[in-house]
Amino acid sequence: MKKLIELDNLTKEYNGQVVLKGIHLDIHENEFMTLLGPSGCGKTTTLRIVAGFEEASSGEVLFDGIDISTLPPYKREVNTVFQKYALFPHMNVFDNIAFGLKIKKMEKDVIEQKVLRILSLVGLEGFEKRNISQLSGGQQQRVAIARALVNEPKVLLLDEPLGALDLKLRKTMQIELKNIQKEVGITFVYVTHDQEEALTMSDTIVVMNDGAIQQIGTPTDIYNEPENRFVAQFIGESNIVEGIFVKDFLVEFDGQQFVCVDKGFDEGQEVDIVLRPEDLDIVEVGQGKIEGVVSSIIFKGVHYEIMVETSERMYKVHTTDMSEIGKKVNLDFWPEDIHVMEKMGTY
Ligand SMILES: Nc1ncnc2c1ncn2[C@@H]1O[C@H](COP(=O)(O)OP(=O)(O)OP(=O)(O)O)[C@@H](O)[C@H]1O
Repeated sequence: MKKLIELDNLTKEYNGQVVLKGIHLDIHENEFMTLLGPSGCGKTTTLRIVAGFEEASSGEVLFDGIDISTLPPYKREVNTVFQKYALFPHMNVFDNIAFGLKIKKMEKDVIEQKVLRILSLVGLEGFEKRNISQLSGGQQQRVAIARALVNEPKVLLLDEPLGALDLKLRKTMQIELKNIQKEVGITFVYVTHDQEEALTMSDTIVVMNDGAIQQIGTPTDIYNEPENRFVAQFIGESNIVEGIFVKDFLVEFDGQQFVCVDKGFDEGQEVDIVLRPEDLDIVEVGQGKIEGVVSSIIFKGVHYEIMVETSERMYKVHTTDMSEIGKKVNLDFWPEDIHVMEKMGTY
């Protein structure tokens, strides 16, 4: 994919407080990229710098290789959709969407054609005469998206656009948004703190924390191969175990050595190891790798969450098989279920 936007060493300070600490990021044509991270990590600030609403303290924003850092928002080929819809309440759906096109003094019939096409794309055919107050939250957000898309930007920036919707509607809209993005074939840069949302929609996820990028990758990469403790904890549930990298394909934790598929760390290096709860199996004593005792069982609807205490620590296991509190068991896993990461500070 062709590179469309490049963020080169962006920093941002507010009154001496550093909120972006040198962001490097390539955003490609046609990509659905999500900035994911906890509240206050700098996602919105990054997006606002791309949009031109905010100026970076240092660093550059390149669009098609050209520095646009000082261009005002309206001269950039990007449009933004916010969580609060910011629609004109006194105008109907058609006029809200047509607003930008009328300012550009387009012909009436061209405007009509474009607005009707975009309304059908967001699933709102026949809604053009409705007042904004007669629409549900989800419909209002669709109008906001339509209003941004009708200008045919090369990039659509979306800042928690589904944040105000209830869970069920949010899930439906996630899939619809992804379909819209595929259909219009433009780049979406999406901000959320919801890891499930990011995993569902994105081609690429950028995990941020404390003003810095922690990892960039596909949803599968980020989930299966977190690069550090922060990413592993933020995405999904994890057992994070301190260990030693003995040598290529061999790690030590919980008082034993285990074969793994990781290589390239220093021999004897202290590392963090991730074991996902769904990758651990509870088996009979003598048939697995680590001895332990079942200490609690919680029914979670689709699976049981079982805590197993070993000599060194507690492991969380997700399984559909019931067990018994106090039962002596073994934990079992495959070499590829062990994910070795650089050791970092505790979050
Ligand atoms: N205009 C401003 N003046 C001063 N500080 C600001 C301003 N805008 C943002 N900040 C601070 O910058 C940091 C990053 O904020 P930002 O909104 O980018 O985070 P975020 O990851 O988008 O969080 P959220 O998910 O809560 O929106 C926060 O500590 C915030 O308080």
